[in-house]
Amino acid sequence: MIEFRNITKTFNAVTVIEGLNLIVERGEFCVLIGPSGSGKSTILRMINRLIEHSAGEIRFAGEPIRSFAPEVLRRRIGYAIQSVGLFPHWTVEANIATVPRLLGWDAARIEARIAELMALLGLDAARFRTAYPHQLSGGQQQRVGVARALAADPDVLLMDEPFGALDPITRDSLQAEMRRIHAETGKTIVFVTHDMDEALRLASRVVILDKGRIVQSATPRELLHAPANDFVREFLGKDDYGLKLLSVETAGAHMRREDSGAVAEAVREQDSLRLALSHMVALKTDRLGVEDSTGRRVGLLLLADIVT
Ligand SMILES: Nc1ncnc2c1ncn2[C@@H]1O[C@H](COP(=O)(O)OP(=O)(O)OP(=O)(O)O)[C@@H](O)[C@H]1O
Repeated sequence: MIEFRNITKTFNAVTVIEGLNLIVERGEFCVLIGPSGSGKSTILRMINRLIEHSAGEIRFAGEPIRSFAPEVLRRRIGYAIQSVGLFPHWTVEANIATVPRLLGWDAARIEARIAELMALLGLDAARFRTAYPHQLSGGQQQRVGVARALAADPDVLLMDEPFGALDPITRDSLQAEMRRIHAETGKTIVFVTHDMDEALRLASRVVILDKGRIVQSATPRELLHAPANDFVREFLGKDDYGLKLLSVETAGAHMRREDSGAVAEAVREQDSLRLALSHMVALKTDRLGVEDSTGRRVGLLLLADIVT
């Protein structure tokens, strides 16, 4: 879907990206992570030509990105950023409709799309449709920002620390929304973050950057089980490394297919072992039931199965 071939970027003779090769496949949730100044945002912005690369070639949908006019590229590539960038004097619906309007969609199609996206992002249309950005909380604004980025059904969604400024609870719920949206829409997503837990939770692939170079590109599990070097190990953190390992394992994969009817509390199959462990500690129990997405009990999870 997106391919970087030997990409270099220099700003005023200073090289910030050097010899970058990266392929983001269709449907991937690719998370770029690295220290401040490692080049994450620059890489993201080169994809939609907000920043032009200096050497090498970037391809999008099989064509060099320079063969697309920037505005054509930006209609096919949604972009959501931390500061949201909503138009302050436009209502929520007008903000969401920005690109469909530019594309000349008819009013009925735009209406339907606004309703669909507000539902997808968990925004109450009756309450927020005609509200202005300043009347919304940070989390609600961020949801509108994501809805706007998805409005014209782009092939790719670029997200630059979209949840960086949010409180942990709102952040958590938006991460869960992004996982669901990715699963439901199959969009190709390139996402920048500083937060390793966020990366492990969302990514199908994590790309770790340092000083404009890729240090490791791997699935969350590969990364945790085989960090490429000390830099990656350091980045994964020492104190909660075990918890990170649990965060990429699901309750469903570790449960026993046994009747858990006698156990009061349960987690869902897709919940992480980290969450299950947290519940066990809070509830002072060594066992939890496991439910499928319809709430039906499908198994039993024991503390012993988490730590072995
Ligand atoms: N317009 C610019 N002019 C000059 N240098 C720039 C410009 N934009 C970025 N840089 C430099 O390029 C390097 C990479 O910046 P970039 O914003 O891509 O890093 P980042 O990994 O996204 O950082 P952060 O996590 O702090 O947002 C930095 O050293 C930065 O100072």
